[in-house]
Amino acid sequence: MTAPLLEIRNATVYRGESIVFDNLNLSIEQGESVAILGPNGAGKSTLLKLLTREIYPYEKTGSHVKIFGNDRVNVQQLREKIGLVSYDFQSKYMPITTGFDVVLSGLLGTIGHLYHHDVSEQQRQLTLDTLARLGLLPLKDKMFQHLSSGQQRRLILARALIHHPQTVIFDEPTNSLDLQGCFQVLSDMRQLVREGTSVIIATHHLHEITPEIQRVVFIRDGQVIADGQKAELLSAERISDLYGTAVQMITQDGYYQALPA
Ligand SMILES: Nc1ncnc2c1ncn2[C@@H]1O[C@H](COP(=O)(O)OP(=O)(O)OP(=O)(O)O)[C@@H](O)[C@H]1O
Repeated sequence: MTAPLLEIRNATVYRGESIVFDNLNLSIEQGESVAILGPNGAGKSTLLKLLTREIYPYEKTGSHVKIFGNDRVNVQQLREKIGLVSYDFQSKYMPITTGFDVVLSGLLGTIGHLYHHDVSEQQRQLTLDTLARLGLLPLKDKMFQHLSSGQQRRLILARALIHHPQTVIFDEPTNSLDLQGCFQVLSDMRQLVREGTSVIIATHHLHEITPEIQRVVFIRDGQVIADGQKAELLSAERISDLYGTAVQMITQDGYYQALPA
């Protein structure tokens, strides 16, 4: 039997002095695409950071966070299996980094400046191939600061894809993007799932839950409060309850949108 991508049992997780999760339980199978929803501060990013091993749970008996069935994982190998796309990550790049170096940095496990690294011909070619895969070759010599936020986001996606990961994590994937950038990233996400890569997204924006994503998890007050199929959970009643404000729902072509009720 294949081990789950993520198995969290009775985990307690602190950020600074405060508890974000207490006795958190959640499993995500390999190949499964999931959307994590919850109000500001609910712990969506913290949950993703448990999966990327940027945050560890408090150690206690009867509790674990296993990734691919293991308590302990080699973080470099993990980065090759799980890609990450987020505004936070994007904002760490220096303005003068070129598009090529952004994507190459995924291969080297670095952020930005690469002049002290020897880069092999094979690494260069892989970087070019990955840029080409997303139609980003025209950006290879452009500095990050001269690109739109949407172009930057797609370079971060290309960086994530350079290892052909089996899962890509998107933390608020279209945050700060205009409509064109937003739709392009949504299209990229759909394409990934169609090609067999699973996506895990954390969001407030229901339109980011692309039609291919069927499972939705609600988190609030340090717990998973609902976990199930999108058609069941994305109702006006349940979204109103999750966010504590009255909404009405619109659905079209497999997309959902919340409006004030
Ligand atoms: N570096 C940090 N140090 C201390 N507390 C933190 C840190 N980062 C986040 N927190 C706290 O942890 C809790 C969960 O934050 P997290 O960013 O995971 O929530 P979120 O659901 O992703 O929120 P948002 O929707 O606002 O992005 C919040 O109370 C937040 O204030």
